[in-house]
Amino acid sequence: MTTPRQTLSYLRHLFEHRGIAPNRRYGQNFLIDLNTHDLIARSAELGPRDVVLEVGPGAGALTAMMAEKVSAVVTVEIDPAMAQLTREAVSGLQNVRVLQQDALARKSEIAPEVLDSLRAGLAVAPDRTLKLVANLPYHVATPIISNLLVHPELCPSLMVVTIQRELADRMMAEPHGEMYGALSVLVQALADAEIVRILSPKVFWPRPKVESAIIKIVPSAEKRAAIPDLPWFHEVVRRVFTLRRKNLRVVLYRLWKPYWRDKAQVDALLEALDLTGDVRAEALNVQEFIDLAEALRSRLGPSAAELPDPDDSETPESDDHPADDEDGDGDGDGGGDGGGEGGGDG
Ligand SMILES: C[S@@+](CC[C@H](N)C(=O)[O-])C[C@H]1O[C@@H](n2cnc3c(N)ncnc32)[C@H](O)[C@@H]1O
Repeated sequence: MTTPRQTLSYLRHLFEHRGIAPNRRYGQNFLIDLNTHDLIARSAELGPRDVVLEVGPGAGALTAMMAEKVSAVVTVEIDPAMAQLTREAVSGLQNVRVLQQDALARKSEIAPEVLDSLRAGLAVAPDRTLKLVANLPYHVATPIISNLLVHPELCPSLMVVTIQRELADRMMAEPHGEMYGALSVLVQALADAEIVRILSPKVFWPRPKVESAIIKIVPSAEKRAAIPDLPWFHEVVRRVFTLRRKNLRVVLYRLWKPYWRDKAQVDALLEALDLTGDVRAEALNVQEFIDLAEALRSRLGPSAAELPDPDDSETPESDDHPADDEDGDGDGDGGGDGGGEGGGDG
C-alpha cells in the first residue's frame, strides 16, 4: 500500500513538473492517505449498477478507484489543470466522463450539463442507481448536497462525502443549539445521516486549518413521501433561518408580508400548529418544520414560492452561520429589516 508520504511526494513532483500549485480558491486539499479513499469507496458500497457523481476529482485518484467498481462515473472539475490530471488518471477507462466546468450554475444550482450527464448515465439501464461520492470542495458542499436532496428525479440513493467537520456537525445538530440550521432540518427531514470518520488535517495536502469528516447520507423514500412539496419545504426552511433570532410571528409576517392582512392571521396559523408566536426557528424540530411548511403552502398558495427574499441584495442563498449578529442589534438577524446571516446553508 502506498503511504501518505509517498503519495505526497508523488503529487508534489507531479505539480512541480506541470508548473501548478494547489489553489485555495478552489478548496484544493488533496487526500494523501489512500486508506481514506478506500474507506470512502467502501462506505459508498459501490457496485456495478452504480452511476457515481464525483464533484472535484482533483488528480483523479478516487475517480480511478471508483471507476473499476461501478458502471459509470461523472466527474466535474472546475480547474482545467486538475481536469487534465483526472483525464490522465482514467485514460483507458471507458466509463468515466470528465466535465471541465463549475459544478454549480447561478451560484447555488447544480449545472444543467451535470444533470444531463447523470440522466444519460442512468438511462443506460433501468436498474442503475445514482450515488454522490466525493471529497467535496468546502465552498460548494452545501448547495450540492441540499440541491440533490430535494431534486425531484436525481436524488441519489446514497451520498458519501468528505466535508468540513463543522458542516457535518451542523447536519447532525439538534434544535436549540447554535449549530442547528436549515441544513440540519433539510438533511434530517429527508435522510438518515451518520458521521463515518473524523479526519485530521494531516491526511490532506496542503493541510487545511480545520478537521474534516466523512459523512454518509442515506436519502429516505419514506421521509420524502411525507413532504408533499419538496422545493417549497426547502424554500421555507431556508427563508425562516435567515431570521433565526426573531420570533416566528415576526419572521412569518415579514417573509410573506404581501400575503397577510395583519399579524392576527399569522397568530391563527401558529395556533393551529400548536406553536406560540414567540418561539424561534431554532427551537422547532424537524416535524414542526414539515407541518409549518405545509400549513403555509395551504394558506399562502403557489405564488408565494415566487416571492423574492425580503431584501435579496443582503440575503444570499444561505442562512446559517451560528451566532453572527452583524447589525449589532442583539437579535442576530444580520440586518435591520430582514437581511440574512450569510454563511452557507440550506
Ligand atoms: C478537496 S479537493 C478534492 C480533490 C480530490 N478529489 C482528492 O480527494 O484529493 C476539491 C476539488 O474540487 C475542485 N472544485 C472546486 N470548486 C469546484 C466547483 N465549483 N465545481 C467543480 N469542481 C470544483 C477543485 O479544483 C479540487 O480539485
